[in-house]
Amino acid sequence: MSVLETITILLSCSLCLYLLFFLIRLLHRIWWTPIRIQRVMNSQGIRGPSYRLIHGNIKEILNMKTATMSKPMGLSHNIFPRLDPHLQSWLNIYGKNLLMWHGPQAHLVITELEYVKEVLNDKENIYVKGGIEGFLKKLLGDGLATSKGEKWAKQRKLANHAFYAESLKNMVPAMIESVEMMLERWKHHEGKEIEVFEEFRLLTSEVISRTAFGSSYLEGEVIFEMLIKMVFLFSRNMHKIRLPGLSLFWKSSDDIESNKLEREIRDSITRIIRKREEALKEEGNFGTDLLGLLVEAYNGKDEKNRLTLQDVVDNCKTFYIAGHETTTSLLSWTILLLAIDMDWQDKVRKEVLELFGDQNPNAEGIARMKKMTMVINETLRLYAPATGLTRKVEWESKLGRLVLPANLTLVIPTMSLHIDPLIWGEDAHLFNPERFSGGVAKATNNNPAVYLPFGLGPRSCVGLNFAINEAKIALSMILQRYAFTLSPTYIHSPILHFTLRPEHGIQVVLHPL
Ligand code: HEM
Repeated sequence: MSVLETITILLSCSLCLYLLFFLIRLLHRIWWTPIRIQRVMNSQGIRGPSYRLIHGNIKEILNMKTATMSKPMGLSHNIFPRLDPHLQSWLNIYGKNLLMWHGPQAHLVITELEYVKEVLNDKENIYVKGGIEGFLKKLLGDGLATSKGEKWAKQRKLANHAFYAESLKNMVPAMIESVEMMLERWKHHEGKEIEVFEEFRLLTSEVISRTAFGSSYLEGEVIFEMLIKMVFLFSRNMHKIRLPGLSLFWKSSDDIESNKLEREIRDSITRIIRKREEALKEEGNFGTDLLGLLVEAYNGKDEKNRLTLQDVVDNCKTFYIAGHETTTSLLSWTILLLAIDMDWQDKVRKEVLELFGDQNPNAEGIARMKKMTMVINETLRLYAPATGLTRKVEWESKLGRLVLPANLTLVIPTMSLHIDPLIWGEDAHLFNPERFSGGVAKATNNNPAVYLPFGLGPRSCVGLNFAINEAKIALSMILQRYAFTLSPTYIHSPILHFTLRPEHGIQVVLHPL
């Protein structure tokens, strides 16, 4: 046998061995592990739709969603059965906690309140964020919303500092100016119809640009547009199953586009960071807004608290996205609910006029608003922008009476808890801000696990007060100038597109006061 033949045989054997190893790993992942987890959970009384090879329950989920989403919906606020028909149906069949499959990945859905509380309040890093991949990873990177452990703690400290009470007070003028810019545009729609979702998207982008990044929407426009494209790609691919390792050999057109977008977003944000570094020479500091604090931490001498350039980029992406998607959703649904319920629109307007007259809102008045707070709380209950929360079980652990295997994904369906009649009463699906008249604690019977618009525990929303202030300012300034009614062209079709949004926008008619 020649040397060449020997080498060929050795190479062929290595290739066969490699393929065999790959096949065994694949089978372990898509067949053995799911079957084992299903048995372990079934033996503890947790049931759900059976695992099917490769796709898990994705086909059933998509079929049910397509069926509900393809039918028109009346003006009902009971949107959970339309958005998550599979959860609505399976929670009824299998009980408060159930096992379902996103491809070969096991998802344990929990609505038992003690479990919800334990998972979200976890301080020992058992139920963690992180481990995200694919389009979501390209969208958010490993920033504050997705990182874990020490890296998360370091970033959270910094964000808390950027959004603490005193900083928020200082942001009020920038928020007011941004709303004034929006209302200038609204003058052209007086007595006519206006679509508010797109208006609020521009407003919230302007506000986060000014307050966190010291720039205007126009300066960050390219980044916003690229991030919006990325959100679209993420939503389109959310339910697609990928065989492990496949991406090494084959890329879809969405993969290629998202890789390109990811590179371009990184380059654009890096330019903003470099510009801010230049500011050090001229102004002697990096600035005290979020970008300033991030750039300072990147340039810092303290090894322990230093951020890498990638960390700064990932956090800028996170805040650009988190800072405007969710608040746009909140503002849009509030306008819809007030356009339908003129009584509540009048009540909130009366409060605004009593507090501010025809003057711009101020921090003290914002803190004293009662009716406005009730309306916002009720909107967030019926139309929570983040419709669910997820965590990953880091290692085998005990949750109440359950033993959970490592790597299990936990899903907390916020929307299901928010419209449960056993928690909120028989009128759970109706808009009734009065239920919050005694505050959130009273409405929830002192159980924080039943109302989760901003999450709960250490990973709860760092932008809560920022978002509420922004919403109160924008709504107050609108109510001072206009009454608004729902346009007959409005089509009620809430969809989940990263956050909960109106599929065809929200059209109202503006009546100047
Ligand atoms: C109405 C508006 C908003 C809603 C409903 C909302 C909702 C949420 C929820 C539910 C979480 C927790 C996620 C989890 O536990 O997995 C969260 C986290 C977060 N939110 Fe918000 N959010 C809003 C506005 C904002 C704004 C304006 C910002 C930024 C300025 C922001 C930045 C973040 C960040 C960075 C996190 C991750 C925190 C961490 O993991 O430590 N959010 N938000």
